[in-house]
Amino acid sequence: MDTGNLLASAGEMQALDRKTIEEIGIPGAVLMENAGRATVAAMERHFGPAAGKRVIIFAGPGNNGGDGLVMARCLADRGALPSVLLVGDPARLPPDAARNWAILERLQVARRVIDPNAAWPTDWQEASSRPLHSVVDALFGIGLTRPLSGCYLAALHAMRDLARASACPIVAADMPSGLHSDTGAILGEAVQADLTVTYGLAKPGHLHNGGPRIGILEVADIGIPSQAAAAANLAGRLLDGRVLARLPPRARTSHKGSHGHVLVLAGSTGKSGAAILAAKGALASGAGLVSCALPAALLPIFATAVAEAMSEPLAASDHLAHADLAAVARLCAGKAALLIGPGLGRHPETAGLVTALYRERPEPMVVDADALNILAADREALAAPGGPRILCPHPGEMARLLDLPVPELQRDRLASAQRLCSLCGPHQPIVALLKGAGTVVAANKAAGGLWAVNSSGNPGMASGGMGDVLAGVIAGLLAQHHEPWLAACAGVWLHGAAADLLAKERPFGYTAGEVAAALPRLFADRRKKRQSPDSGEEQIC
Ligand SMILES: NC(=O)C1=CN([C@@H]2O[C@H](COP(=O)(O)OP(=O)(O)OC[C@H]3O[C@@H](n4cnc5c(N)ncnc54)[C@H](O)[C@@H]3O)[C@@H](O)[C@H]2O)[C@H](O)CC1
Ligand SMILES: [K+]
Repeated sequence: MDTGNLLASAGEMQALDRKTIEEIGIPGAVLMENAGRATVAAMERHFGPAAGKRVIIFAGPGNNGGDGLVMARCLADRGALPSVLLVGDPARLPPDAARNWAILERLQVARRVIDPNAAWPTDWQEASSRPLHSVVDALFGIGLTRPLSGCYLAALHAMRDLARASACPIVAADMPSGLHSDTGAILGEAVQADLTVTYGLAKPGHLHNGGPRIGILEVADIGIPSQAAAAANLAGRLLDGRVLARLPPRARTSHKGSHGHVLVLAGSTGKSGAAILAAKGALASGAGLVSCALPAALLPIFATAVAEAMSEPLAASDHLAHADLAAVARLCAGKAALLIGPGLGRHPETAGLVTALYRERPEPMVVDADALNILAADREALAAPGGPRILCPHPGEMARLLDLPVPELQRDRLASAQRLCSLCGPHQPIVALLKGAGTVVAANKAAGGLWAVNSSGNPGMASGGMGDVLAGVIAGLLAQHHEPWLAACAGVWLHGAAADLLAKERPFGYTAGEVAAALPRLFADRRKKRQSPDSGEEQIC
């Protein structure tokens, strides 16, 4: 199955399994066989041949355990020395797993049953002089419903201690046990995997909160037909480099007027940097023109810092105010996208301008930072957008918008982003981000109804100004007439991927301005001279 970049929740995956097995007729045993074999192949690809080496497989009571049993057989067949610890009752295994247990018995593959209701055995480890290749976590997959406890928790600790003592990798089948496949929440404790091989489709839990504990993620095709996945109308997307292909190439004859004009409404005393970084982000993502409307006092600083952008002075000297509304309305003429919020500050006069523009302007608009805080205090305005809106809160801003504590909204980041979309009403296309490790993007029905989790980015991004650049990048893509959904998804991935380029040299300490400067490099490897099918013009990226 070519899953593209689809994401599936546990429920969607289980429905897909059922459809494949019960309607299409591909036996579950075939899927399990493919899952086990694909995992063994990935293990050897990453950690070298297993022949002559031990592999300890911790198998659980369900089909995830079944995957581990298939792996044991495959490993034995390849000259490795597998040993299975089944934490569960063989007599209560589901049919496909039970069949593989019986096969291991017939083949006399080393195995041991551990009663999950008893204490973890002290003699669980066999003495051996043979090197250990890896440890396999096949305890639980998408069927995990509660924190590990008792023997299962002891198995997790045994796995961890064994891998640590032998300096060998842990390979997780489908999900690291203890990680919730939908929310990415760690239920009590979770396995720290070095490689996770997931089956059919990636799950949101692999990516939320930066995908804790998954190590390298590989999505294995186990034979679920592509048309079954397509027919499932899955709404989840994994954001990776494939999103670049969705940004159409530029014609050689294009000019600055071809790529849209962004109006940035930003800045206040002491916060000129936010306006500068937002403008740089918009330019970096390819906007043809960028203008920034900001308090008159900030003009000289801004104009010096961003020579490529035009700056429009507004009346008040140190903050934007409702009195600027008519001037801003005039500036909106001819703009393809607006960005409001970076560094605006919380002056009471600014709120009137923000809510008026949010409610009245028909242009696509990115709403960020202080503009979000202002709208959080005016629910009526929030529910009445005048045009397509992309809201970019971090967890603190989301807490104010949803009126929820941060830990609570973080528990299910996707649900939080979808909730914010619903607060903006159904009439306009709305896309809501929830920034952070594994930024979530959710769209309401008018914007396509999909959701996505980002796979790019790194902890070095935890520094000032990154959000200002991201808002500018998204506004720059909006100005190039991309739909809000694509502008948000591409902007989020590009922003994180640009930071990943910098993190290769410096894991942290790089600046938001450097991220903006690095971002265009991501388009470089796309620079292919090719004839456009119609006009004969050469397209260059
Ligand atoms: N994606 C596919 O097409 C295929 C996936 N496969 C593998 O099957 C598992 C899902 O199997 P399932 O039996 O539904 O669940 P698990 O094996 O993850 O869990 C077993 C069982 O355990 C119970 N349980 C849940 N949480 C706990 C807990 N904390 N303590 C004790 N017991 C718990 C619950 O009843 C679960 O049902 C999937 O991840 C893949 O690895 C198939 O191999 C092939 C097709
Ligand atoms: K697992």
